[in-house]
Amino acid sequence: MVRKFFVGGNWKCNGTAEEVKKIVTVLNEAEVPSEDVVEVVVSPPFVFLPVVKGLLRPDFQVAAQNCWVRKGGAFTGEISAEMLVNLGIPWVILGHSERRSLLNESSEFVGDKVAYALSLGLKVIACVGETLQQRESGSTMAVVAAQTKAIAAKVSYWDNVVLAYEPVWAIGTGKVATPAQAQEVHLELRKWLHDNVGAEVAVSTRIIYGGSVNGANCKELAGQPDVDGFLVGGASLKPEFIDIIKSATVKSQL
Ligand SMILES: O=C(CO)COP(=O)(O)O
Repeated sequence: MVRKFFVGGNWKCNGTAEEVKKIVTVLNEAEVPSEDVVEVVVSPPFVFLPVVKGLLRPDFQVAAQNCWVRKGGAFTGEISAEMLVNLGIPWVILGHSERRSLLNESSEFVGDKVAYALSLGLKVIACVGETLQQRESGSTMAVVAAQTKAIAAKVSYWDNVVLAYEPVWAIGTGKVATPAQAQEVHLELRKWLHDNVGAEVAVSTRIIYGGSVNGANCKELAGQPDVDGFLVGGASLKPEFIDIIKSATVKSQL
């Protein structure tokens, strides 16, 4: 398999110091497929990054949930990409729909962030996805293509990018995309990459699904040919995250 299965856990703005340690203990004690089969990345809030990185098993990695768009400086409240590099945080999630909608991050701004983070050597989980209204009006593909285009316009090196398709209507709602719905968009995104970036990038870039993934629905989603893993929200705070990591074996058995 050219694309190693990828499971990200986005803890969002959740957790106390005690809870975070408990989650890490559960992860550390879990038996999961080897690093050759699945890449696991957990993303705690900024303030917990050092403690999680320090305690977490070495075969799992950490991601920040955001970073500033350019070099740090007089930007009160922001966290720079340089700081993540300095702390040895390898990954960052950018363009999450909660930031796009609640904090008005435009696709261009997200594209700038992705390019800047990559330029410093960070690996990026770049998120795209349509709202329910956009899906119902038939513009899903136009929306995710435009969001991807804003990233592709500024990025020439895709090895360190994972593309996360997260339909907004499926995030935190319990309304998961059906395997067919996810596969359809992932395939279209891969075609878009093929036509607009290049054949090699299209084949090698992991496109992961996010939106109400849980221990019960992960296997069927993982069985879809263009679903290369997950970005998990709520369930990544619970022991069932282990089951989601284990769904990587569905892929390796195909
Ligand atoms: O936004 C998500 C991951 O980034 C998905 O969240 P849920 O899994 O809670 O729906």
